[in-house]
Amino acid sequence: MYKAVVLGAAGGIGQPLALLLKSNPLVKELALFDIVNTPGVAADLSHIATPAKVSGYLPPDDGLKKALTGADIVVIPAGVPRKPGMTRDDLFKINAGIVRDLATGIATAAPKAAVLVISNPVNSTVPIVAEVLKKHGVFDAKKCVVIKRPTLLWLFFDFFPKRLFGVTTLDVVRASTFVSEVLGDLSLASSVTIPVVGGHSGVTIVPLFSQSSHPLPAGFSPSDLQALTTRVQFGGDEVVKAKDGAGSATLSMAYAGAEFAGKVLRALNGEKGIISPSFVHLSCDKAGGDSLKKVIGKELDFFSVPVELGPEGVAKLHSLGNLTEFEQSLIQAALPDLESNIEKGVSFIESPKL
Ligand SMILES: NC(=O)c1ccc[n+]([C@@H]2O[C@H](COP(=O)([O-])OP(=O)(O)OC[C@H]3O[C@@H](n4cnc5c(N)ncnc54)[C@H](O)[C@@H]3O)[C@@H](O)[C@H]2O)c1
Ligand SMILES: O=C(O)C[C@H](O)C(=O)O
Repeated sequence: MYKAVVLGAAGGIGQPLALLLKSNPLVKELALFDIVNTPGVAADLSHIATPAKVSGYLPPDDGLKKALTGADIVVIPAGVPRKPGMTRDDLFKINAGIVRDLATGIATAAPKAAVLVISNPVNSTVPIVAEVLKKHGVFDAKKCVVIKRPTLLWLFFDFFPKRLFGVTTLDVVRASTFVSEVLGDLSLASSVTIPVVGGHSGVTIVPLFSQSSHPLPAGFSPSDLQALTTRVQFGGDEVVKAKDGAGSATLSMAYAGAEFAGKVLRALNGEKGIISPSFVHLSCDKAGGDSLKKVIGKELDFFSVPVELGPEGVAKLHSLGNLTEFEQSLIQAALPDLESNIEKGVSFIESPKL
């Protein structure tokens, strides 16, 4: 039984996510932190007849530290959402600083916790958390040695962040739902699985429909495939447009966040064989990161890949499998944005001027 913490718990995602975590039998303690309203949200949830003990914290009196102390898993949906016409990258100006400060709290009060980042832009906020954890010397590190030149022995230390995850589960959930719609049977949605790799914004979202557990119908044309891919890549825009200024996906994100958090908790609890895509650091582990870097053909430090979860967080990075020519072209199209999003997050911590 574990302690779960939600940072940004009074928001559109935070509240339903906290509700779902309160219903998870593996959660024995649920701590809610936000800059507003958490005492009320906690009081409300605390009347639900499930075992988790709920408490709410605000910034005064070391609220962040109190919420985080003893955490096994921390989920971060804090920050501003998009309005129509904005990209996720437009959120960087506000959310980068919020995520940096919360990561600093985690580094000092809960350095062993699994950290699940929902706040956008995920492609940049995850590198921000990694850099903050590194600065505090608590980025779970697995050192490896790479001889870069035969004559000069360069020692290159890489890090293995076993516990840091960018939450891309909403893309996976959308892919499953949209495929079940194409198959004309929504009751299939929860059993359809499709790896979605790359990152979490526009063209960096790469669904691998060729690996769908349920094949697309015969006669599904290349233009149908392009349209389905675009729908997953821009599913977030669909919701932002429909909400018309009132924010972005909250309920589907809470569902997806609780799904992923539930898997991480089950793996922490010893369950084996749980695999889910997530935006993670590619380590220099030969079986994982290095071979992935070869497949994508670029030295990116972060990428969403199918991750096998374990008692320490990331147990193993899985390969992207056999890619079609179309999927390879999608990955190539994702790389420039991914590279600049990652670099933007890293340099925000190296030099925090915008
Ligand atoms: N990863 C994904 O797939 C995904 C999906 C949907 C939304 N998002 C992102 O999640 C974030 C939150 O979205 P939302 O709709 O819940 O927004 P929201 O505005 O409804 O809620 C955000 C909450 O964060 C809180 N907050 C702000 N600064 C904080 C701080 N310093 N510490 C703690 N809490 C703080 C706010 O008070 C608010 O309660 C956005 O950045 C959004 O883009 C990501
Ligand atoms: O689209 C957004 O801004 C929110 C989220 O990233 C989503 O995919 O729904």
